[in-house]
Amino acid sequence: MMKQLRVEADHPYNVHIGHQVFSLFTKDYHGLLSSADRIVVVADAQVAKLHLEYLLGYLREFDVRVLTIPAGEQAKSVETFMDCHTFLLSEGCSRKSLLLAFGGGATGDVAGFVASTFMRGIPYIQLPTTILAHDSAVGGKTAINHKLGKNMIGTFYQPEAVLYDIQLLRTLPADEVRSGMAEVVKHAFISNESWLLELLEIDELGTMADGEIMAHLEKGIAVKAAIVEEDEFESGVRKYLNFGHTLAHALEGHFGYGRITHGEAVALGMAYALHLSNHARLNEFLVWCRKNSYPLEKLQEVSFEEILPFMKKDKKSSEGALSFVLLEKTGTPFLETIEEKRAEAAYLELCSMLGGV
Ligand SMILES: NC(=O)c1ccc[n+]([C@@H]2O[C@H](COP(=O)([O-])OP(=O)(O)OC[C@H]3O[C@@H](n4cnc5c(N)ncnc54)[C@H](O)[C@@H]3O)[C@@H](O)[C@H]2O)c1
Ligand SMILES: O=C(O)C(=O)C[C@@H](O)[C@H](O)[C@H](O)COP(=O)(O)O
Ligand SMILES: [Zn+2]
Repeated sequence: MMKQLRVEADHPYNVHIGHQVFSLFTKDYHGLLSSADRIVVVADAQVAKLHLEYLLGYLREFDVRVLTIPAGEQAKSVETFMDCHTFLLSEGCSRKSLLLAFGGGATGDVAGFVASTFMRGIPYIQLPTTILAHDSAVGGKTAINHKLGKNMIGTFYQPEAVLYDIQLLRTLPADEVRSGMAEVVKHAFISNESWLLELLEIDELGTMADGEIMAHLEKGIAVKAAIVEEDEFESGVRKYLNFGHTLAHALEGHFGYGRITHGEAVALGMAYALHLSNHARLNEFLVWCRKNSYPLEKLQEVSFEEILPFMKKDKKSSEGALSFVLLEKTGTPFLETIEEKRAEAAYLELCSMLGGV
């Protein structure tokens, strides 16, 4: 089964999700691939080990070059960014070349950034391999990290297409399933209470069947696509996709990129934002996080002073103000600047609340 969703961005494209989506290389995308002078797959090293042969099986007709990059978050570095450019240059790539980003959000973010900057921009296709990447592969945000802040160097650059083969998700370890489902829950919190309640009933994320995962991913992509269509370059409503991220990015910066998964950090960040929002479902959400082994205890390892400098540099804020996406209620997000004293008190309250969950 294969489904198709449309993203009507400035540069519109389709998201194909389901089984055998790579068969579209020789159908819908045959023209794009056959007109490229070079096709380069930028693959996460771990994903390459598990699934590169499978991918290349669908690309037999084409002359494809492969560059493997470090697995996961370590790839979002200046070094990997430069290694990609060096590879493209030494392989004789030009403005007529095509890049395929094969991996999770980290691979998609760095490869997308490379695509947006190589000779000032070449086309690329996202081939996401994680649950989380239902979010990262759609919407055109690309980035690498700076030690002073997450995703601080990047561009908005939409792909030609997203081919999302959900069969590849079967090899995801439990912590990556957990990480990805946090962004699904984020999409529910900012859009739809009944979907949220359905998600909060899942006691063991690891037991979800392919069909169930796919249904949630489709809903998440639809929420994301609608927001991107309205505000591609994040001057307004796109900021709502950052629900939970002011604290999440601070935690990632504090612990070191890759030491806490992005989705786990987002889960903790959503708990904080729910508390700041006085949201009725905070306790329910914390119980769900506990049942599904989100590392809530990590919050107690970090002082407010340690995360404050990162939160002050958040991309939603300026002049060091603390900026959060809060919820009036589920489905009604808004942007709020919170005074430092209130943010600190709420952080301490949340930390002490965690002992009782
Ligand atoms: N651009 C955006 O809009 C956007 C949105 C959300 C998140 N992000 C970014 O995405 C990144 C997180 O992405 P992620 O959660 O996909 O993680 P990831 O890309 O870091 O991958 C996590 C781990 O899973 C492994 N992996 C990937 N696919 C696998 C598979 N099918 N089977 C087994 N192992 C697999 C990788 O090797 C890695 O070790 C963060 O850097 C975050 O900032 C970007
Ligand atoms: O697409 C968006 O916009 C998002 O905010 C999605 C987030 O889940 C994602 O983590 C994104 O990379 C965050 O972007 P940033 O601009 O806050 O770095
Ligand atoms: Zn995110």
